[in-house]
Amino acid sequence: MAKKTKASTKKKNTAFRTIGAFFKSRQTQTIIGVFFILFSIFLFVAFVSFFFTWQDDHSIISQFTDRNIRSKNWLGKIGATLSHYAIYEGFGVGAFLMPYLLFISGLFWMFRTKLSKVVISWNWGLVSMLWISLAFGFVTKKYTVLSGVIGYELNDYLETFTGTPGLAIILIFFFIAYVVIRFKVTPEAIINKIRARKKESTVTEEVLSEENLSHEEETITVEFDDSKIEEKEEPSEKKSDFELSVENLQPTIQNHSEVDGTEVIEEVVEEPKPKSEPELEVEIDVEEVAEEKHVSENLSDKLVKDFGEFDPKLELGNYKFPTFNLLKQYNESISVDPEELELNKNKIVDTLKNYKIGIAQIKATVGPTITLYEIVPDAGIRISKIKNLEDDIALSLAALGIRIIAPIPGKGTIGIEVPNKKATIVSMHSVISSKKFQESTMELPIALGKTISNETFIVDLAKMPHLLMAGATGQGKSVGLNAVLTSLLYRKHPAEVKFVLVDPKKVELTLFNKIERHYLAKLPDTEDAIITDTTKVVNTLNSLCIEMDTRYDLLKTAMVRNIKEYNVKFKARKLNPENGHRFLPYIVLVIDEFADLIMTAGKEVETPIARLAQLARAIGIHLIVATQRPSVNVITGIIKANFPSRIAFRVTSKIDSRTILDAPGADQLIGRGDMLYSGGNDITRIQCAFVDTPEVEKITDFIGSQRAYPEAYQLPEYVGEEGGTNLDIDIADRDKLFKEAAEIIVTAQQGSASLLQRKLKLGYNRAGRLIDQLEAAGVVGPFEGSKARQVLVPDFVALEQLLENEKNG
Ligand SMILES: Nc1ncnc2c1ncn2[C@@H]1O[C@H](COP(=O)(O)OP(=O)(O)OP(=O)(O)O)[C@@H](O)[C@H]1O
Repeated sequence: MAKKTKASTKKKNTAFRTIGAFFKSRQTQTIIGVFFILFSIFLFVAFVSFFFTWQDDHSIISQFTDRNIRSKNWLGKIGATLSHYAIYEGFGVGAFLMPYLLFISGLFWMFRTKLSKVVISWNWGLVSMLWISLAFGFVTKKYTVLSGVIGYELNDYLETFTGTPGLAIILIFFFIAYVVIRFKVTPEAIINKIRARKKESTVTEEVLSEENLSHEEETITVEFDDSKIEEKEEPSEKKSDFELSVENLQPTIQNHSEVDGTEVIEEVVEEPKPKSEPELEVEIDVEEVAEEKHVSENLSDKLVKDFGEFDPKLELGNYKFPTFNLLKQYNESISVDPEELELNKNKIVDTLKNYKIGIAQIKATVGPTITLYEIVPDAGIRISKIKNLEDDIALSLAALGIRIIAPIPGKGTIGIEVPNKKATIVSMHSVISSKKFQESTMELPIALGKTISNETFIVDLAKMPHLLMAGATGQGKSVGLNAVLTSLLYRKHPAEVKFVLVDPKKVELTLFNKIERHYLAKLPDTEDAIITDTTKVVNTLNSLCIEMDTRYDLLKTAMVRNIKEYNVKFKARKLNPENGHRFLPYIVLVIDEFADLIMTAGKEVETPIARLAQLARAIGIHLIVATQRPSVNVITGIIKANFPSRIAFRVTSKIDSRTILDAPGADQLIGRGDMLYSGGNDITRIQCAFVDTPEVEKITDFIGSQRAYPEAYQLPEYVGEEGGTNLDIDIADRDKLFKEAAEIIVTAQQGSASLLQRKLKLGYNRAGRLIDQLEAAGVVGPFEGSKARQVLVPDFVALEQLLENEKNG
């Protein structure tokens, strides 16, 4: 036995020795060196070429083996693929360090340079690659190819924790740390260098004045010696690897940093030696390539040139927006009654006088329903005093709806809002036809009504990003909701926005049924687009969460931050529909009577709503939630925190007002569309635009009578816990495409309905049914929320066997 082991160790040793000898042979080393050097050149050329050709080659990466498809990269498909993974999926411009590192490794093998030098270069190289990628990601979000996926994602990740300035600081810190460690730049070193320079210049001056050239040489030597001494004087107790590297690396850097961006930075910090000039030029070359030249030649541009930009509205190209004459016009000229004004002014002055508050000046602004009296009190009167007298002043003025604003933000005056005896209706017609609304460039403009100074008040739902509406019954909430929906109908094409309407009262929103196939979104296989049933609400909300996750994935693969950028990219044909990309319409979820829902479904509704409210902003899902009962168990903290924009119609108590707005005031409104809008900080009093049911009916009729999409916008399927699909589907009832579908799923090893939709060109419903049948047959696993289903059959053979067994069984 012992002999045997000895023999085997001997064998092993000789094997190792042979391998060792093989690598020690200068011939082998030279060959390896040459390979590395040539490969580095190959990579460098491929990388440079990549910046010209990447957009053209982007789609062929997945078709590597298909010989019919050719790559534009100068170094063919391998060049394109390597560059794609190193630059696009990797480090962006930072990837240029790779050929550099391979190059110096090649030199190491060829000329037996010091190993420690190469190892240190690799260390620094990898760190620099990460830094460059991160820095490019930070500087430009637009040209993501400069930062690569790593830089982009890292930026995104870090920015959530540190914010943009924080990340800038981190980047600067690492840059300085790099310079300090690598070049030993300390404050003392800099001061010494400056001193040395000064000395040099003074000596040179002297020398020049004496016109003695030989002296000049001396001074240079003196300076050189100085710097040498400085280096010696540096604390030399700990000599780290990094410090060593400076000396070791110098020759390498000078010879080969042509391919390297970071080394250029070194040169700037180091004493500028004329020898290092060419390195700077090379870096500039790389940047130019990345930014400009190739852009005009890429595939998307070609597509746009040939077919024009993608037009989401094309399918309903003849769609006509509703006309203004569908809306009723009222007499809206505000009649200022001078007597009323004078009377109110006198009352205000007298009342305040009773409380010993003198007035220096008073000014009135007459709005549609209220008049604002702006008061400048006498010097020395405290504003809080007037604020405290609010109720007394209201009583003295004997009118409802007195609201005191002390002080008016940004003005320093005190405002007293008094309702007009004769209110003027603010018609939807007037706000919709206003220039301000028609010419607004907002993504989702909403004309809410008019302010006290009779200006049309427009807000952008996309910026809000969600809206909470509350008010006691009969104060104008439903009219408000209709005003919001009408605004969007007048400005947004059916391709651009979809509504999900939840109406437990079953009356308010039914009119919108007529525009189901134009503007509404619904769950697959449901009859009514307007949801009135609580369980369906839960399913719809969860389905919206799935849609949100899908949209986030799409945004991620498109490397954009929000729906706006995504759609711009999609329209410019930069996103391939074959990869699941599609034009994303905004989705506006409107929930009337939120209190009802919370009472019946509680957490089941609150959780997905909170999730949507927290995350849906970037991907274009916006929530409008209305409630009659603004109590804290309906408008919970978590809901409130995610709805910064709120509208309060008249409520019955100060507490309710506080629940909605975090401020009193809504209890002092006069009703009939009188409302307070809080966009986060300041509160604005607005008279809501009035649109009544016949008008909404006319608009929906107008839209409904036009050509529509074949069906309402389909939301992703969500199967609730109690729902579940019918799993014992009869073999005889199977879809004709069942086998084909099974093969596709097994080949792709991905159990998703959208894959079937794409490959077999099916509608969502049929693809969904096929997936159900595949689940029943045991080809795919059960539904797992937003993830694709697991494929349970590993290959074709297993699939054949499974289907054969089924037939026999
Ligand atoms: N902006 C407005 N301008 C003029 N009148 C209005 C306005 N808004 C509402 N009103 C009047 O108030 C009435 C009630 O409004 P609305 O139906 O919107 O109340 P609501 O808050 O929805 O009530 P509920 O909660 O019971 O449905 C309307 O019929 C209308 O006469």
